[in-house]
Amino acid sequence: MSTSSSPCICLASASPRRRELLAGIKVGVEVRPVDLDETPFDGEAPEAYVTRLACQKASAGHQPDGLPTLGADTAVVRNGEILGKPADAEHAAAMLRSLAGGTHEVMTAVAVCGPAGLLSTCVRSRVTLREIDEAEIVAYWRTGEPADKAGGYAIQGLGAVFVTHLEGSYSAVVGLPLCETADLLSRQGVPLWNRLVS
Ligand SMILES: Cc1cn([C@H]2C[C@H](O)[C@@H](COP(=O)(O)OP(=O)(O)OP(=O)(O)O)O2)c(=O)[nH]c1=O
Repeated sequence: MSTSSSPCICLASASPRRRELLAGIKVGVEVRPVDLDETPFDGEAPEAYVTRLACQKASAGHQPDGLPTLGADTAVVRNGEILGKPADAEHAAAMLRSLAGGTHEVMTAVAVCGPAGLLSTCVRSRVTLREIDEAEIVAYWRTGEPADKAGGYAIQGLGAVFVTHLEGSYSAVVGLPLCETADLLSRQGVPLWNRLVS
């Protein structure tokens, strides 16, 4: 599958958000998701965890002599604890309760495997949510939006009504830090501007 007639990278991700973010900066992709065990190692620090997964996704999706391959991973981190995607309604409710009325970090790592080897970076952002009542938690779950989102909310969707403050990269919270991604792609021989204006 590709989002343009001439894909310039391989995207090792099933995330529609990552595909849309890349389309927004005119990067055509060939989608090749990889399935990994995303369980953190015992005592693994959050930044090391998301960076390891992004690198594993990029490496696993990369084919010898193939297009540069991008992998990414996003985690919500509260008081040092990694919150992944909710397993069910109860889990989602517990996550949202723990995030409401406070500030947490969102860490997104991106890795690109290509001619320059495996390059990666991790972007940390801080998000503050207002208080959220129980009726809102139930109603929000019923929309279906939280189910496949780290931390159980989406800043780009209905979840935006809970967000009072963001410090960092909006695109990183959605799933891919675009400024840093463009830099990694350029270092892998996929420059942005001369492709667009030539
Ligand atoms: C916090 C937050 C997360 N998310 C999403 C981004 C990621 O898609 C998802 C975290 O899960 P990931 O495991 O990072 O990604 P994924 O499973 O969707 O896709 P893949 O592993 O194939 O690349 O949560 C939002 O869309 N909005 C938000 O505000």
